[in-house]
Amino acid sequence: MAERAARRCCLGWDFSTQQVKVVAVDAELNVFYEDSAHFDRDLLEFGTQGGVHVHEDGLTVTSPVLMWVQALDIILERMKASGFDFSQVLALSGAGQQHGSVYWKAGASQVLRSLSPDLPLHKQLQACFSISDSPVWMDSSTTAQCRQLEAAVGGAQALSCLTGSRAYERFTGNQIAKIYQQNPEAYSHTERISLVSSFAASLFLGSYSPIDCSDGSGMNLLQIKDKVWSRVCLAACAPHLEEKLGSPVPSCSVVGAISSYYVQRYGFPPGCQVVAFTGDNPASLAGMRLEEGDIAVSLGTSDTLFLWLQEPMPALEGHIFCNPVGSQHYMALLCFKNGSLMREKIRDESASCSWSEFSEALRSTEMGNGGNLGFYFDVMEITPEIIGRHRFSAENHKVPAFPRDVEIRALIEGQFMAKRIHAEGLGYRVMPKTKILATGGASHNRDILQVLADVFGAPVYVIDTANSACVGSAYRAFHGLAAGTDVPFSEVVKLAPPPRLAATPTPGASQVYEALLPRYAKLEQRILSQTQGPPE
Ligand SMILES: O=C(CO)[C@@H](O)[C@H](O)CF
Repeated sequence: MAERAARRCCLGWDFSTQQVKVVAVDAELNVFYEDSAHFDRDLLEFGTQGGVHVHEDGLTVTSPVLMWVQALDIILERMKASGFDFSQVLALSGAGQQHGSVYWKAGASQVLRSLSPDLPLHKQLQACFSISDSPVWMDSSTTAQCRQLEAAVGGAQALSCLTGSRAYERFTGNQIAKIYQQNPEAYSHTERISLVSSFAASLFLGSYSPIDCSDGSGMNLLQIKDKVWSRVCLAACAPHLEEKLGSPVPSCSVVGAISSYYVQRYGFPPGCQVVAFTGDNPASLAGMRLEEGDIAVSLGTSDTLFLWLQEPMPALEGHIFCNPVGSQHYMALLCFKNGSLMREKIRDESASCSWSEFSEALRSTEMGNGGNLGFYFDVMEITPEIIGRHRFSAENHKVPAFPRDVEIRALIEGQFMAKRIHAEGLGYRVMPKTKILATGGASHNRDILQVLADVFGAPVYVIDTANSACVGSAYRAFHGLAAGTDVPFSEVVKLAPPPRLAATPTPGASQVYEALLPRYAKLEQRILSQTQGPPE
């Protein structure tokens, strides 16, 4: 076989819900290797579905921590068998599904420090976890703990101002509180609590990795402004928690050199740097190379917004995290549950199940839709909490139906006006340099993207985000190599393939939507007040 040319690179890992994935990225930021171990397919003995176990109560959702460990073994062995040249790896970083937690048993740090290169990880870590089934982000069994935490800090808005989010069942502080309350013995035998991201980093370090500020913002425990644990929140969740968590670190931190286990077993260079792992969404923001003023719109089953914020305005909706690549800035996530399923329903009802007819309707109706506005929530919406379909004429009168073409434009304009209004509610502002990065299924429809560009008054680019968390982690590993030199992340990733321009605002769009947006916001409040009383 021809000798492979030596190719200096960084690795990016993603310990996600359904698999562990890795990419190798060279110095020109080309992805030249990728592999994954899929839990349901490659680790059948754990019996997961979608990488998780949904418990009988229908609320508790966990994943076996040793499954994650064994998945890493599988990938490393496959890379070794493929002849991957580990000696060229300059640094590595990674991501983990957010909010999940790992409970290291007393004495585990000694095992981590003295791993034998003759054995796979999972053979050596069998007895290292006080909780074998880690709670993950799909869990919704901690409502009582959420209310206790909010009460301890003075309410939902107070908690949001402090930690970036009101209490959410999946957030780690509430999960730790539940374990302390329901399994105090396991909690007392726990010497370290990691997030999935810092757990994965610990495997590479051969010691406990600190939690990074960005993923730490998803715990309802970190003061996002001071970037320190909130003592009030820690105390409200469980005793001696600060010593079990360790101190948080900036996301760009180099947390150490790779463990000798990997040097001896796989041939990594002893100087291979481990850069703090972070959450999958912060890593995706890095992979999409979001910059100040940008917004990423993932148009999928649910629509998710990734925002870059300078001055966050914490609210009762959405989540504000410390920014993973701009240490003085923030990022926000906003989720809209009525995404592509709603678009497909209206396509079927009003465009004869045809996307081309759907697009034709958008092309044949004017920006602003003659003042007609629609709210389409066939499932209970998250942002805001409204259900049902609500249509209004230009005179703000409720109407039972729209003509087909008007219905289609009302849906799309309404979805994007909602996104702009709620993004601005968290402190986002469209700037002259703003780029909108669109991804997900609906980003293949140019006519939908045209409405997105018109509503935001900004150009829309499309990007492939298939491996965004992995690629973002590899980018962050390169950035970690520049640690201490003040080289900005944007400089490190400037060689990456640029996103493709898909739509620019139609002339006159800003006048149309700056008139329509306040009307939409007022009508949304009217629906909310009619359905659930005045907001908190
Ligand atoms: O809960 C979430 C974010 O708050 C999810 O996006 C998880 O990070 C998915 F792993």
